[in-house]
Amino acid sequence: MTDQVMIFDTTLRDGEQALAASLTVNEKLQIALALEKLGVDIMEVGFPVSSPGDFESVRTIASHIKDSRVCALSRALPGDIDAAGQALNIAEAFRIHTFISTSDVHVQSKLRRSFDDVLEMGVKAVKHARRYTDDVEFSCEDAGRTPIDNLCRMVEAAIKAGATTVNIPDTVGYTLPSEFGGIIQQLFNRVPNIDQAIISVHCHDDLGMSVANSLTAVAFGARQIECTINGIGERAGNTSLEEVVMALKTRSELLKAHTRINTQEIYRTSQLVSRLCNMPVQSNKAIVGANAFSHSSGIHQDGMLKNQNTYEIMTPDSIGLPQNILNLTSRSGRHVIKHRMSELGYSEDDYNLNELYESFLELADRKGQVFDYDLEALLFFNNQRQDADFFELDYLGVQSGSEVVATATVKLKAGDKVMTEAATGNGPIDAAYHCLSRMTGYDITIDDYSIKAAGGGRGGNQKADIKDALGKADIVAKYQGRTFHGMGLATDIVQASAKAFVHVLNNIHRAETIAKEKEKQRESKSA
Ligand SMILES: CC(=O)SCCNC(=O)CCNC(=O)[C@H](O)C(C)(C)COP(=O)(O)OP(=O)(O)OC[C@H]1O[C@@H](n2cnc3c(N)ncnc32)[C@H](O)[C@@H]1OP(=O)(O)O
Ligand SMILES: CC(C)C(=O)C(=O)O
Repeated sequence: MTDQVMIFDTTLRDGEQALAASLTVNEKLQIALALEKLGVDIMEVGFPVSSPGDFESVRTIASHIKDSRVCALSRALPGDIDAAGQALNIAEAFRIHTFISTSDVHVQSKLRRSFDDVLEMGVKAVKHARRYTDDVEFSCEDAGRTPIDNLCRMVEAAIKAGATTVNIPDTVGYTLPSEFGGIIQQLFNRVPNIDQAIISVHCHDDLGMSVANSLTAVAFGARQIECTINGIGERAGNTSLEEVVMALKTRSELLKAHTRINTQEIYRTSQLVSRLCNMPVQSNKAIVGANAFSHSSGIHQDGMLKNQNTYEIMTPDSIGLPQNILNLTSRSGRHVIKHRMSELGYSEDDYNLNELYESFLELADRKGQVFDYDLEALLFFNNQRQDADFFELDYLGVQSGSEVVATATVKLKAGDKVMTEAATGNGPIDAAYHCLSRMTGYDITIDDYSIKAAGGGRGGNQKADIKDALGKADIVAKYQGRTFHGMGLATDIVQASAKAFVHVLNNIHRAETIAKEKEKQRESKSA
């Protein structure tokens, strides 16, 4: 048996079933192209009989994808299979996936048939699909709750009918790893023709077992895992692609299997799917969560600075993230502060570490996370004992609408001076940013911009009350190769965005003032 595990991605089929709003054909194509780059072996991209839109998107994707096999789903009904075959036949090589339930509760209550009828439908479906392609996958829906004798009969019959892959789904995420592994083991022991097909698994995460179940199945001989990016899918979701792939890569000595996934594409693909599907990735999500490679406590940060192996079992680079993150929080220690200050260009002569650390702790207790510009502000504050903002937004007026060019007028206090500027832009926020950049002469690139509702009765299942909601704008900006963060809060999102930009301007100004002071001190030392 080969030790390559095929990765069957179903983000665009099972994953899409969980979305509040369907993706457009173009959005699906963008995801399909990213999956191809990621190196998935097979991508399941829709259920063509379900709607003309789904048929069209399967056909569009099938016409663009060359390096992965494109697959579509169908019930065990001739009309469904014909729709899948007709949507896919534009591709050079494709797979038809047909399925029928085999568990007692599904057979009796949902399909309202006998198991023998279902078995016959499954066999006929596989034979019908073989008229379109040699690559036919058959799934025994709810296999996890199917009596093992029936499951063995169904698998044997499907292979005999021509299925080249037989999928064993834990449709409702009910089984535990030992139990699911046992099912796969029994199939290998009892189904005489099992070596004529690839055994696949498709696990759901209702009890949080989907990754463990999939990996256990591999240990017992399964050679295809069905999964989705970020684990999206019906109810609690599917097996997450990034987790199984990185587990197989990181623990290959134990799992003795590998995939052909280009893991450096994982992070990019995860971000794309999250953005297009409007499904944020939880920050503590394994592999792709914002915290997966960030370290917050002093002992860990100290260890990481000495040897990354102390707290990282895989490198951020292996999933396409440039570097790990050492978060500065009240749990951080002096080692990481010293390290960060040196990365910002300060030598130990420039500040008193104990004094800086004490004021850092005070700020971190109030604020949570401390950023580079905070450290510089602290240094400035410790040196100057005053921390007034240089720039202040005095007035902001905007005009925008579908029929007018967005225009902003801004009055900005800069120390003792008051400046006024007007500019146009792609929208009112863009126009305000043009004014502010022009007035200050800072050539800033915005790397990240987000606006979120803060307050206003949000949280739990409560509905946001629009009139009370505050807009919180966050921007991450680059100026002369350094990163600055700015935050603005206002009931008007354009105001909040402008305030965030002014916050960035103040942080840049502060950093420049400190740099000038350092230079002066150096000059007076050397004189
Ligand atoms: C576990 C999974 O994720 S399965 C995939 C789930 N995906 C989807 O459901 C895709 C979106 N679905 C749809 O667009 C629609 O449900 C359609 C087009 C598939 C069917 O729509 P309708 O014909 O109106 O039927 P509806 O969805 O209400 O009911 C499903 C019917 O299919 C039958 N059925 C369900 N699964 C199968 C199967 N694998 N093979 C054959 N028949 C099946 C049901 O018994 C029911 O038949 P009945 O009308 O005789 O009772
Ligand atoms: C169609 C099958 C594979 C499925 O999605 C499931 O059982 O969850």
